Amino acid sequence: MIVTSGLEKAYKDVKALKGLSFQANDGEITGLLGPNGAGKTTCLRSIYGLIHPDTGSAQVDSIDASKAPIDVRKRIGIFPDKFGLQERLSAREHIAYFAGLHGLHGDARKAAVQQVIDDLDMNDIADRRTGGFSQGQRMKVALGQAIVHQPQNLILDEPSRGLDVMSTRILRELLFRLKAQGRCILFSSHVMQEVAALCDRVVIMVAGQVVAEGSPAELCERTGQESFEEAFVQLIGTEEGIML
Ligand SMILES: Nc1ncnc2c1ncn2[C@@H]1O[C@H](COP(=O)(O)OP(=O)(O)OP(=O)(O)O)[C@@H](O)[C@H]1O
Repeated sequence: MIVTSGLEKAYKDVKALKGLSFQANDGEITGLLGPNGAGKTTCLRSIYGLIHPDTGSAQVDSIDASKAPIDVRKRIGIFPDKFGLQERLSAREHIAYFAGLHGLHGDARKAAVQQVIDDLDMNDIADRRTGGFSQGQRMKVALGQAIVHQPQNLILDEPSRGLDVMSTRILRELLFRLKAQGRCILFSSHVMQEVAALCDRVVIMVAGQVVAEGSPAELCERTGQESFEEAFVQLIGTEEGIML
């Protein structure tokens, strides 16, 4: 579970976060949604302990990300926005490398890697060099690296940016599976369809603050709009920076 309370962060005179408070629950997919510059990336970096907020806190499974970033990182998987793969290494070797970074060695490492390969249905490609992999296959390797330490929480910053339709579908299925395992999934997005299709709860932020939260259906009801896209535009007061 991820909880932010009163997060504030300024970069010189730009106030990126102005008292951001929200919660992402286990067993749910939570979407962090907002126009360009709303502070989504700053928020996700604070949760991962890469940025220290000026005030407030980000807690992951009740551990403060500023005070114990290493403990927090054990409990989080990060899905990268670029899949930088070494084409001479196999998918299994990539995932094993990340398992090693998380302190897994020997038989425990082998077992952890095999578990992820099974979970992501990757046995057919696991021992192939990644050079020449399709985008969907590359994405599975990246996701395998992110979850090999079996984190309770998964963070994705605009996960479908640059993905083709098939890769987006594969990613969506994988996220549903992780959710069914009771994990907490938090992702940021500009893409309305993705959010409406994936999220149990949406946290809408504008200029560093939460302006609305709830399920897509609740937000439609609250604004009297039939489509989530219209509800969102009404809530943030602009269409700027939104992708349909
Ligand atoms: N390292 C930095 N130095 C200075 N200003 C920054 C820095 N990082 C972010 N900002 C500013 O903080 C504000 C929030 O940025 P952030 O990247 O968190 O927003 P975002 O919601 O992720 O935006 P986008 O959707 O456009 O990626 C913006 O005004 C941005 O210009």
